[in-house]
Amino acid sequence: MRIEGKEYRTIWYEDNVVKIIDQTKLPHQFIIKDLKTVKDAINAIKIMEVRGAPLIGATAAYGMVLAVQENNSSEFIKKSGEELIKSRPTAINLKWAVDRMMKKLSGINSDQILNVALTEAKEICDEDEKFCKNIGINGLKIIEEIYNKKKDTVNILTHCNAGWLATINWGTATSPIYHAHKKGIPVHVWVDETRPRNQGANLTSYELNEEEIPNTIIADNTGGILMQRNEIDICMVGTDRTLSTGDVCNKIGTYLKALAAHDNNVPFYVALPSSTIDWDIKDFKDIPIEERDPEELSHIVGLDENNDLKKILIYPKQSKVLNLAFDVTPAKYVTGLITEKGICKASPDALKKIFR
Ligand SMILES: CSC[C@@H](O)[C@@H](O)C(=O)COP(=O)(O)O
Repeated sequence: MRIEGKEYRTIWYEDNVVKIIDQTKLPHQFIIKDLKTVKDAINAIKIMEVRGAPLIGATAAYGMVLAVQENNSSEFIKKSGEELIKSRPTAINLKWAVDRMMKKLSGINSDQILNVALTEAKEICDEDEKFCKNIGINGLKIIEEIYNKKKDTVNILTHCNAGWLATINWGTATSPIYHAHKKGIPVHVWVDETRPRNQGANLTSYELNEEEIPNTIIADNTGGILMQRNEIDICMVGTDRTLSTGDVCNKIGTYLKALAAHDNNVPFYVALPSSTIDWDIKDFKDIPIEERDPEELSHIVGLDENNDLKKILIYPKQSKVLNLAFDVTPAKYVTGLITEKGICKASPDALKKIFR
């Protein structure tokens, strides 16, 4: 997708290093960073220089490439995979990507192993791009249907960043929006700010601006009143882990949006590639929910008067802070799942039918 008119992917391999766009500096600074070791990849995932379920999966895959490049003994590769999986707990894509890489690398000779790792990591990225594009083609039908009835701008609410920055390209929840815009359907996006890290305001709005899609940032609690005023036609969000039951784990605050949507008869869709499905866990209470540094809540990063990035304290120094990063929206509040294979109900039978 475009940044200042130039096409980018979010991660690529060049001259023996992995290149990423440092998302902690966006929207104020556009910096391409080199990851040289598997430790660099683990750190980039932990501190969220890369984030979003499919992209952290892809970074884990390239992290395995860097591990192989550093030391291709099977002990080192295995240990690196285990550490990559632990770097963030909630998005299933991390484990999915490491398991896929480990399977591919097992039994490969040392003179071929780097090439095999590189080919598989690139395949994971190519596949994600293709799946996200298909999610867009499938989700476009829903937006088109609303437009054909309404014959006016379609207002879409999204939470967090399930955009191209969270994937390799296109995004999940944003892909239908980009496809609708390219087709000439007038769309406007309500962008939840998404405290505490502001992925909506910092990343989703930035992406949409680059693609010239009208959007408005709102505080996280604004969605409810907009739905009551009929100013939201549809909600579209991403997911970090979707259970085979249809329950959806996504950025903290998604659940409350789904409840408001349910109360106001606003369709609530979740977009996902199959790499985000957890076929094992059956009870959503067993999903590991990441608890992050309280500083992400108590402090905020922005530009100071000299245009330098600065972090400042915004809460009382003594206050206790809890920073849970994800919540779960039960399947009963999800109108449908938009996947690379088509749209289905958020139910075990529908998911099984479409994927197995
Ligand atoms: C297209 S990815 C969907 C999700 O990964 C996204 O909605 C999200 O919650 C990202 O969380 P983050 O903590 O920024 O990694």
